[in-house]
Amino acid sequence: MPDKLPTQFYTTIDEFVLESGEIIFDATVAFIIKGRLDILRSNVVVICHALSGSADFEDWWSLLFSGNEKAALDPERFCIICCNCLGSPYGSSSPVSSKPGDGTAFYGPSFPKTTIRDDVRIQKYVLDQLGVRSIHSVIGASMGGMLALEWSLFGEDYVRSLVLIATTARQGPWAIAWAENQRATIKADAKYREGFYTDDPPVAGLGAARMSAMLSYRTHKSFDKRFGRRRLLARSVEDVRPGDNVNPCTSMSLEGMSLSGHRSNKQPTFAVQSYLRYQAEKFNERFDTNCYIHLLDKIDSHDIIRGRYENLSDGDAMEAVLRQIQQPALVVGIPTDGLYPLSEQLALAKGLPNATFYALESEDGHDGFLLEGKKLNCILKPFFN
Ligand SMILES: CC(=O)SCCNC(=O)CCNC(=O)[C@H](O)C(C)(C)COP(=O)(O)OP(=O)(O)OC[C@H]1O[C@@H](n2cnc3c(N)ncnc32)[C@H](O)[C@@H]1OP(=O)(O)O
Ligand SMILES: N[C@@H](CCO)C(=O)O
Repeated sequence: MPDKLPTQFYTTIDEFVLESGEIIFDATVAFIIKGRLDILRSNVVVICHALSGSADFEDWWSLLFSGNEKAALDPERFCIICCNCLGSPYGSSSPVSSKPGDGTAFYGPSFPKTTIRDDVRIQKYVLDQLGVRSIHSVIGASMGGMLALEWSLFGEDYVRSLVLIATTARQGPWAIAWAENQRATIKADAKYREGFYTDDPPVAGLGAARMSAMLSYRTHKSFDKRFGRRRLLARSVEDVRPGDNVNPCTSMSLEGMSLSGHRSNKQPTFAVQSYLRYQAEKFNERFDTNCYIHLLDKIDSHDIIRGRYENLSDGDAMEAVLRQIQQPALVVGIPTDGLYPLSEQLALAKGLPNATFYALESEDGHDGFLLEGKKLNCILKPFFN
């Protein structure tokens, strides 16, 4: 967490009609702005966050906006806006919001399903309220890239360029399967109670779901390098608490040692086990289970051709939709990404008429877009210059 949280603003709409036809009453969008609108109200850069991110883009993408001449996005030049997606626990309407007209109860699992397109429509409303006339660029990675793609369909007069990172034109079967594995993991926890868990949430289920998500975000090689078969010496994972220094560099290798000589009667834990358990714990501290399931369902619904060019075959419809996106586009893929593999970004770059493709080298897989801020900044900088 940053030392000082930036000011988060809120816009509320009395009745927001979703793509499904359901209505969210008092629909709220939390957003953060850095920089100022220029006189033409057209220097806006819209940042779209990923699955578990918040509107606080400087928290998770700090290197792109550090306010110096080396950062790709200079807040002296751009007015940078990031809105929190519907269903996320970071301020916009979601399962953890109270139901209007019912001051005490939370929506919980009754919060209506929302789509990427719902987010884009409600976020445009926020920009309209701010008087934004056009957008210099919209940027997103992973789920954020899904939003950026949908944003671009407002047309080149409104969205003048786009950056798509580690994302896809439609959620494919592999990514849906990972999401399903996580939903099933959560639902296997008896505390889930169909989402009506109130003050006793399914921490074991959500934690285990985050563990498997982490496997989809990282790689064999990165775990090999970071953890190997190292074990943590005098503590088991039950003793590891957030804030403890359990970095693998400070852990000790037990390989070759007689376990019977171990001072503790607890089984030594593989560093990688401890890491995953810590990630599970960290996630439980910042996320809500109903919100998580909501967001998984939302990314599964993502399909740029849904309801468009229905008279054409899937392939032709995809070609036609992408051809519509005439703006200059920068498409970035991570060669080690096992969740949204490079082939999906290459297909985007091929289908978008005015796209440039870059590979972001990372050993970490999908999470490379968050972990390789410096390299990503170098790729983005020329695009914004
Ligand atoms: C207010 C908010 O929180 S806003 C939302 C913030 N989150 C987002 O924006 C979502 C996107 N972010 C993410 O997915 C992640 O934070 C990432 C990908 C950016 C980085 O993940 P991290 O977990 O920080 O990085 P990494 O994989 O290197 O793990 C480092 C952590 O694991 C701990 N760790 C490392 N090895 C071990 C081990 N063997 N055992 C236990 N813990 C370990 C480190 O001490 C460190 O702990 P810390 O997070 O308390 O400092
Ligand atoms: N680490 C990212 C991965 C999803 O793109 C997140 O938690 O949002």
